[in-house]
Amino acid sequence: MSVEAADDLAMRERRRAVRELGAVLRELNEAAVSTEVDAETLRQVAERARELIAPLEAAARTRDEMPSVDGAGRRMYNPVVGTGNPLSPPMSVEVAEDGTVVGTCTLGLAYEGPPRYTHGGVSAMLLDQLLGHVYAASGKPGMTVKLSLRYRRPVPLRTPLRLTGWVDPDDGRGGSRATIATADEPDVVLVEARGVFVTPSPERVKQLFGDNPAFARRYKAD
Ligand SMILES: CCCCCCCCCCCC(=O)SCCNC(=O)CCNC(=O)[C@H](O)C(C)(C)COP(=O)(O)OP(=O)(O)OC[C@H]1O[C@@H](n2cnc3c(N)ncnc32)[C@H](O)[C@@H]1OP(=O)(O)O
Repeated sequence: MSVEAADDLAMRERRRAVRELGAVLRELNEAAVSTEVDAETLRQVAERARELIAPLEAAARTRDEMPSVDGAGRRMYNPVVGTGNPLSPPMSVEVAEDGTVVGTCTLGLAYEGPPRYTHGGVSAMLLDQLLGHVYAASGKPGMTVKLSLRYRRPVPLRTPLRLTGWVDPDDGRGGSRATIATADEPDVVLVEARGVFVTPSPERVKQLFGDNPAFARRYKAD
């Protein structure tokens, strides 16, 4: 096997392990926020969980370093779509040929706001991410400069959701639109959003992200 092929294999293996850890921690997180076991069991689990921290911290990146598993649009630790991040649902995103972006996910009790329903900030986070994909699909990666939301109905937990995002041709200020609905009733809008994204100038990119070429590439408008 060539060195390149061995590297590819090792990276695939590493990404698989990142996904596996993300998935099990997500399950642990959901179990932790929904459990009603006694205090002694909670303490025992906490003690065992604490033992898991040191082996991970043995080789940790700083905020100035990109994860080694990332690259070419892949963000494994993104809090919305990153399969390696236990905070993420994770949401799957598909871009259709006409530029419409569809997100699917199911939110557990870890995302609870009002009883039985999603926290409004979590809905905003999902919509921000989806609108980012809409903007990226138009060819330019960007940062949110404005996000406005209208919460029409609460978003149910433990229910398959469908998010839809698109460029609004009638928005003179370049805004995009996105909605959240359930997969069963995709036409009943629960939350709607308008987002404006801006591709930072090369000077701004340098100021915000320093000289790290991996960061600079992320916001390069080709
Ligand atoms: C496959 C991979 C997928 C990848 C998909 C990835 C999805 C990621 C989704 C997550 C996105 C995020 O969370 S991003 C994180 C949250 N957002 C942020 O932290 C951004 C904070 N804001 C900033 O740092 C700054 O505003 C910058 C760097 C974005 C731009 O700074 P700047 O260069 O000084 O410019 P600034 O004055 O702010 O404005 C720049 C331009 O935007 C316009 N602009 C500014 N505000 C507005 C506004 N409210 N509405 C309309 N337009 C506005 C200005 O008029 C100007 O237009 P003109 O005069 O030039 O025409």
